[in-house]
Amino acid sequence: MNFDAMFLKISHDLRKMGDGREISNCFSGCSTDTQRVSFVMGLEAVKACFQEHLHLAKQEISAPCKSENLCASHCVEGDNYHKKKLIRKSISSYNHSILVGEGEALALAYANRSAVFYDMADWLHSLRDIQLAFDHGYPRHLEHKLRERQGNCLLELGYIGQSFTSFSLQKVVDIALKLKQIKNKQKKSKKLGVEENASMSTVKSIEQEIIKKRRSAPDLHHAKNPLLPSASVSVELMETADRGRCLVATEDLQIGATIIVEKAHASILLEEFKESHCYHCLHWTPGPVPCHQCSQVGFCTTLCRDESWASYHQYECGLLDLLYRCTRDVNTGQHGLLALRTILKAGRQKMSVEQAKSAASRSSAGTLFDSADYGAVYSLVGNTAQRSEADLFRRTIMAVYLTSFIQQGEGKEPDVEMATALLHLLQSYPCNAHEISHLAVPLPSEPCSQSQLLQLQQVRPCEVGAAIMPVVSLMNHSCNPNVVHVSYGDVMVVRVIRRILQGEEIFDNYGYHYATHDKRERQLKLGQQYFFRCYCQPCIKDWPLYGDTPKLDKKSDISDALAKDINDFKRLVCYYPDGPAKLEESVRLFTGYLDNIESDRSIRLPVQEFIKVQEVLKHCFALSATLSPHLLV
Ligand SMILES: C[S@@+](CC[C@H](N)C(=O)[O-])C[C@H]1O[C@@H](n2cnc3c(N)ncnc32)[C@H](O)[C@@H]1O
Repeated sequence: MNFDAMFLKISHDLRKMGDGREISNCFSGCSTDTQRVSFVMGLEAVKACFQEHLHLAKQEISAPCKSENLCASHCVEGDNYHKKKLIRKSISSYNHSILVGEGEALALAYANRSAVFYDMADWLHSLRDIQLAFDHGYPRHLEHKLRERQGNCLLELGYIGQSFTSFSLQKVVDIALKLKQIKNKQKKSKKLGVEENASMSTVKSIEQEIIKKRRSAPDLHHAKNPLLPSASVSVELMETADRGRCLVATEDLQIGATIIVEKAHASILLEEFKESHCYHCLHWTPGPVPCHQCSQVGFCTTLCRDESWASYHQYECGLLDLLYRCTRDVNTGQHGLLALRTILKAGRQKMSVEQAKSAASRSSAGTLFDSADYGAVYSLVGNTAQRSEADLFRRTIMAVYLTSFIQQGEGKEPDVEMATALLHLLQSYPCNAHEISHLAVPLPSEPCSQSQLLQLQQVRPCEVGAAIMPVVSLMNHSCNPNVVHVSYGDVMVVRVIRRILQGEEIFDNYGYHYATHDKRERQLKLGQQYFFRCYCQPCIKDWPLYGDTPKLDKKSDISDALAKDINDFKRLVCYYPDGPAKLEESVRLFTGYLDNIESDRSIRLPVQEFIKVQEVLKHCFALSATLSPHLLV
């Protein structure tokens, strides 16, 4: 049963008992979240419904998570696909095998998956899987085959000395005879900057290399703001009378400047990406490693697995399929999971609701506002006063439900404090949480071609998860924003897309842009979800939608050159995987256009060309960020 069905049942039972009106009166008399939670926890209809549901859930949870048999059968499936050279299918079967695997079967599955990565010339993943196979007790009598593959991977990566320790004596002699080949490899190792004395003998050291190869978030364009460590010194936190807190520029900001780089305080991965993306950092991974206990999640590295376990996964391990199932198709579902994740992580900061409240009350201008602090998250607005009683009742039921769910194994009554903290976040997250999207791109062809060309038509944004980034959430909305954000895994980067003068406010866009949504729809949606009326320039001056926006007719020199540059950009977007360098050229080109249009006093905005270039620039930023090579073929 999902949450919606349960909520309907509770409402129905309350009506049947005839005390609906009385309950409604009592609930609306509650003035704090603690009172709301305590009241709902005392309702018999709620207890009965949860008990029935949790009883069923318990039975499912006791089902075994790991299975050597299942692991072996998926592995055979993988072997068959591999023999037929169906690379993606074979990796997918091995991934299934590894997620449910244990014992020797797991070691064999790692070893077999390493062979596919080897064929794909993905030396690092192959090497990591070989090491994991050894660590999980790969049979000694088969070891020589794996050692040879390990040596070849090390050789390919330029670790020549170390590769010798994996080869048999005969193979070393063979290699020594191929001096020419080795010299080439040495040149390659210099080119790659690989230090011959660096060690690649542990899973962790190999994984550090895997992480290094990813696109990493750019640096802030200036030094960090000591009071707002995820933002640069050119940004400060201020209070306004009508819009609450906001971010303001302390100096003129150029288009393209990176002003915020924020690691998620907490994040969740959407269910459909469980097998392709890291459950912890949200990066795509070709070969996930499993949780030690459950078979429900995969991680890009054992580093992410261990961090996740220490931070929150130990509390929800084994419950995840059920949690996903219960919150599926519910509009608060994602926020429910994200709120739960935040609370589980906050448990480590050992912060009570009272302490969080007092930390939150200090999170204003002139004090430290650190993304890693639970107090920063707790301070985000929830618009409680504007919410209807029905809305609050539903969120309270969800908070109590999630608390009961997570505490069910402990045989205790649900904890009021935890449910209260959840209720607080369930109100603030719809106004503050961010979607994490990466551009989905085609998988590299099989085997992987290093210089594959990517065309613009082949990419599209793909929502892989949700996250809470307290500093990014300090930005208010404008229908004509001056920044855009893109994600590097679970790190959000905010870049300027319109010139911002010193003292001006930095405005994000909450999904309703003047060029794509008409004013009536924007105001309606912003009012419903964020509880404010927008008074930005496009709203006050009734700017038209893109199609009705004037063109730069009298400046045909600009518009002709621009049309040509945009066409060229569309044809040749980026090289995979060395796109970012090429993209920087495009960023400079299109930033120049925006600058010219903005500084030309004879041009009155809005004009179509400006909107178009901004879109292309946003695309450049997204293409330089994390890509998810999946889904599209
Ligand atoms: C993501 S938060 C922005 C930061 C918030 N002002 C604060 O004090 O923490 C979103 C909330 O800020 C307020 N807000 C955002 N943009 C606004 C705007 N243009 N005008 C008025 N209020 C706005 C609304 O209350 C909205 O629910």
